[in-house]
Amino acid sequence: MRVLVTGANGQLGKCLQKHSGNFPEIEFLFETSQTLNITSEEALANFFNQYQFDFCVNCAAYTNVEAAESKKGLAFQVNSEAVKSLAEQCKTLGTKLIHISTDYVFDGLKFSPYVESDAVNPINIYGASKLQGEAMISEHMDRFFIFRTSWLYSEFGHNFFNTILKKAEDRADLNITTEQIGTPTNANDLAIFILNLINVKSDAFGLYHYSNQGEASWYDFARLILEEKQLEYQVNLKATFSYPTKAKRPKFSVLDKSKIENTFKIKVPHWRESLVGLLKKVE
Ligand SMILES: NC(=O)C1=CN([C@@H]2O[C@H](COP(=O)(O)OP(=O)(O)OC[C@H]3O[C@@H](n4cnc5c(N)ncnc54)[C@H](OP(=O)(O)O)[C@@H]3O)[C@@H](O)[C@H]2O)C=CC1
Ligand SMILES: Cc1cn([C@H]2C[C@H](O)[C@@H](COP(=O)(O)OP(=O)(O)O[C@H]3O[C@@H](C)C(=O)[C@@H](O)[C@H]3O)O2)c(=O)[nH]c1=O
Repeated sequence: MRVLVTGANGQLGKCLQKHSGNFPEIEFLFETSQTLNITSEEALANFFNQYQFDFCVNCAAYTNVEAAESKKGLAFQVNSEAVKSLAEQCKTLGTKLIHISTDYVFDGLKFSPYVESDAVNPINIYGASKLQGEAMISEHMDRFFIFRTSWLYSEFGHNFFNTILKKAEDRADLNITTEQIGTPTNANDLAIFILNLINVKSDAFGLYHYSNQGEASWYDFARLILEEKQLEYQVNLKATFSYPTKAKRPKFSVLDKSKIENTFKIKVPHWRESLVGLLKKVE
């Protein structure tokens, strides 16, 4: 079985690379923005025609939520138009597409976890571009998986977890918002789930929610990182209701995992357990 991973130098891509060694029978091609720019239709066509992929995992995305507000064209180009080209290539060549979407497709006005059939209504450009990307897939092909996830973090790349650790190392004051409730998700957990799905050649296609279990504010998330690293006394951590940003973010974006747990007979780990596990490993 041959699998293409796009955006392989991002944090999810790196987690897939890290765990792919446990699946020696699968041949992976890990392509970065340098080796396969998904906004180039020509590059995609050449690539897909050269190799016969069973699965394509699209980890390539424009993920800067703040910058997207003033880079709408670029956000839509990568998160929507390029996804359409990818979907077309997958459809033409019989490749199953695994795509990652976000909790930011919701407006956050609900008070209970979002299920897959809930109405979408993004409140920032990034969320709107990702939602359009979902539509580009579901309108153009059938053999796809879309996994909406939230608040991804890992030891790799730019994410809230690494930002907090860096600020703690620099002994910077931390003012962290309590205004948003969601679920931090260890990208390693999502990567392992995706690899297992590929390994069993699943064809339970569709849209699913995958984030870790439980709920937290960004403040709760930062606090547990500092407590576990025993840094809470050397850093001045303050809860702040509102933290000024350019982009609006949903106030509530916890995802309901019943569909994915029931379909794939898995138990999704709780965010606290997963965070503590990662902090132990990266010590
Ligand atoms: N991070 C999060 O909190 C969440 C992420 N998601 C989704 O999960 C997926 C993975 O996210 P994550 O790993 O965190 O994101 P990252 O920003 O860490 O990685 C994205 C990768 O995409 C690459 N990329 C950007 N543009 C292109 C392009 N035109 N062609 C090829 N590659 C490109 C980037 O390369 P380069 O750096 O060179 O530009 C980068 O390596 C994305 O779809 C994202 O929307 C969903 C919910 C939460
Ligand atoms: C750095 C920092 C952020 N914040 C706030 C700003 C914001 O409201 C919230 C999260 O900040 P960030 O900018 O790190 O996270 P953000 O870019 O909003 O993260 C999102 O990324 C995209 C890709 C997704 O798909 C989402 O699921 C989500 O993970 O925390 C503070 O309150 N204090 C701080 O020191």
